[in-house]
Amino acid sequence: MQRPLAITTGEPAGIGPELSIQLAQSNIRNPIVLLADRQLLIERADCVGVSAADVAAWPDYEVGCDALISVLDIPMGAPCVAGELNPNNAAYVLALLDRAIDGCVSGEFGAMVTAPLHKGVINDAKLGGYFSGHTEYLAERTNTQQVVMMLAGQYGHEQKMMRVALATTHLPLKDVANAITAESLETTLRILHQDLQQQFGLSNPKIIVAGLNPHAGESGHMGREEIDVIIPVLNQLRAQGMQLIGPLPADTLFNPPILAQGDAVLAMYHDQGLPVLKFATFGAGINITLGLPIIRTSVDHGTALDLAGTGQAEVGSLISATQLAATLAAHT
Ligand SMILES: NC(=O)c1ccc[n+]([C@@H]2O[C@H](COP(=O)([O-])OP(=O)(O)OC[C@H]3O[C@@H](n4cnc5c(N)ncnc54)[C@H](O)[C@@H]3O)[C@@H](O)[C@H]2O)c1
Ligand SMILES: N[C@H](C(=O)O)[C@H](O)COP(=O)(O)O
Repeated sequence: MQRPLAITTGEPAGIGPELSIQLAQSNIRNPIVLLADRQLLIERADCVGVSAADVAAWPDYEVGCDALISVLDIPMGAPCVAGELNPNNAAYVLALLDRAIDGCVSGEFGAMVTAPLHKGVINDAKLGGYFSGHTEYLAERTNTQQVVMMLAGQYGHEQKMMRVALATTHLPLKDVANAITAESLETTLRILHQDLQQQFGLSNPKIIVAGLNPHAGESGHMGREEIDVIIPVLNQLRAQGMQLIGPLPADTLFNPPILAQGDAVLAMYHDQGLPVLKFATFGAGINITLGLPIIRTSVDHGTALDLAGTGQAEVGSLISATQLAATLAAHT
């Protein structure tokens, strides 16, 4: 029997609940469990053209449930208006995540797929500790020292695959350079290399590595991180057999002929790599956390408060993330 995939429906004021309903109405083959306040799903059904009665009829999830669609009902902390954040629902958002993580760790769920949450409102709720994102939260909750965020999607007429992994994730730009140490970069590259092999079937992956500074430091005239940190790590890993290209200037490495030389790009920071990927693939991209002991995929977009409750948000990314989670879960 296929284990169900846990779908965390995310920030209740965002588009996650309505996209999750649309996901359930799509042509999914793997059983899914929607982790959500059921009443919220019933209220959002209409905006995506689904009858409230249909949503109300989805069975309650219980362990061993073999329904294609079921609901694990977790009540919100406060009533919710689409588009209006309420810190009183932040604990609810984390409760969805905690239940999914626990179920993945125990083997109850095959994988978890996360609809978007709002990092700001979780921090506004002051629940204790800084919340930087799913990626970091999952690492902490699974006692994983280092994980890697990778987004992937198809682009262009030929539907080529672009994968962009990040050496640093959600931190202020002023802290990026110090966060890229030889140790962290080496671990990131090892995780990326190993998961490209094991999860994506690339026996000898080629990774294109971006420089940190403009023009990859211009031989040390525009920053020394390439010379002092990045190049020595790349040389060390090349000597161990990894195929690494770079460090290349980030402004030109995304040109198609260069991109075609590798299987993935390692960008040094969030807004070096993700704007390019989202420009090329937005709405169909997938976010995957590499290096975790469980499988987690997600969408390539946020809570879109401006669209919540309108039914106008695109569901393609959530469907793609769920399909990939099902594929990865089938191979474990
Ligand atoms: N996986 C996640 O949980 C995740 C991912 C990205 C951003 N976020 C969070 O979401 C919040 C809002 O972020 P933001 O405003 O920068 O980005 P956003 O992706 O929510 O919105 C950016 C723009 O894209 C549009 N958009 C987003 N998703 C769409 C969809 N499915 N279909 C059509 N249009 C869509 C929005 O309407 C908006 O115009 C922030 O708190 C951010 O941290 C969460
Ligand atoms: N960096 C992600 C993006 O831009 O799509 C997003 O913030 C989600 O990150 P988490 O999966 O860590 O929440």
